Amino acid sequence: MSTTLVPDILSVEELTMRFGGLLAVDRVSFEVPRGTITALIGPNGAGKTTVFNCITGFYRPTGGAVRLTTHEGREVILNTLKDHNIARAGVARTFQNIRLFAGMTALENLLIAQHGPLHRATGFGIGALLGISGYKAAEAAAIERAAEWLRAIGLIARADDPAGSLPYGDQRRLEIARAMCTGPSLLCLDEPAAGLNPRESDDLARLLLSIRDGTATSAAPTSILLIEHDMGIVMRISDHVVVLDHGKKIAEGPPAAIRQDPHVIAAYLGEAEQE
Ligand SMILES: Nc1ncnc2c1ncn2[C@@H]1O[C@H](COP(=O)(O)OP(=O)(O)OP(=O)(O)O)[C@@H](O)[C@H]1O
Repeated sequence: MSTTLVPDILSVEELTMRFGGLLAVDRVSFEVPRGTITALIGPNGAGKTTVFNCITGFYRPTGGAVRLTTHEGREVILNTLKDHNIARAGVARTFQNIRLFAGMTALENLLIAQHGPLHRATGFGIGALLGISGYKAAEAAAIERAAEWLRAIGLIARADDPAGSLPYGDQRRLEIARAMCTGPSLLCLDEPAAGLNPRESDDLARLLLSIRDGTATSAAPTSILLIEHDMGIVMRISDHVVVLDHGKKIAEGPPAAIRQDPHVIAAYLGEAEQE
C-alpha cells in the first residue's frame, strides 16, 4: 500500500477466521505502513479483536497470511508462529482489560517484561545466579530502560508503588510502557482509551505520538496498530484507518477521508451519531 520503497511493517493478506459456522473475519487485507499509527475501527462484533488475536498469535487463522518486517528488515511470517515467538519476533500487545501484576511495583512490572531478553542476553547461564558481569550489565540496562519508560509516562516518582494502587489512566500507560520495554517493532493496542477521562485521553494521545516518533525515550520510532472506539482519538492521532464491518474490510485511508466515507458513516459513525 505504501508508495515508498520502505516495506510496510505489517502486511495482512486475505486473513480469514472462522468459528464453527461463524465467519468472524472474511478475507481481510491491509497494511500497517512503517512509522504510522494505523487504527482498526468498526462497530461491535466487526472482527477487530479477532484480527488482533490472529496477528499476535492468540488464534491460528483459518486462512491468509500475516507478515512482519522488523526494524532490522527481517521478514517473519507470523501466522506460522506460536504467540511467544511472535512476541520475540517483535510484536507487543496490550489487552482490552488491564493485565498488570497488581501487587508488584510499577518498576517490577517493567522489569518482568524484560525477563526473556535479559536471560537471552546472557545465554540463560548460571552467570545470572553468580552475578557475573555480563548479566549485571544486562540487568543494569533493563533497569535503565524501565526507568526511561517510567519517566516517559510520568510515573518515575511512583516506581515503587504497587501497580494496582495507581489511578486507572496511569495503569493504562504503564501497560503500554511494559509492552514497549520488550523493544517491539510493532505495538498493538486493544482499546487503550477505554474508560479514560479527557485529560487521561490527552496524555495517552501524546504518549502514542511520541512512541511513533521515537521521542518518548531512546527507543527507535515504533509503528502502532490500534483498535479504538474513541473516534476523537482515532481521528486526532491516526495516520491510516482501516474499517471493518461484519468481518469484512469496508474502507481504508487517511482519517479525513474515512470520516466522509458513506460506507463508514452508514456502518459505524452513523450508528454512533444516533446514540
Ligand atoms: N473465540 C470465539 N469463539 C466464537 N466466536 C467468537 C470468538 N471470538 C469472537 N467471536 C465472534 O466473532 C465476531 C467478531 O468478534 P470480535 O470480538 O473480533 O469483534 P470486535 O470488532 O472486536 O468487537 P468489539 O468492538 O465489541 O470488541 C463476533 O460475532 C464474536 O461473537
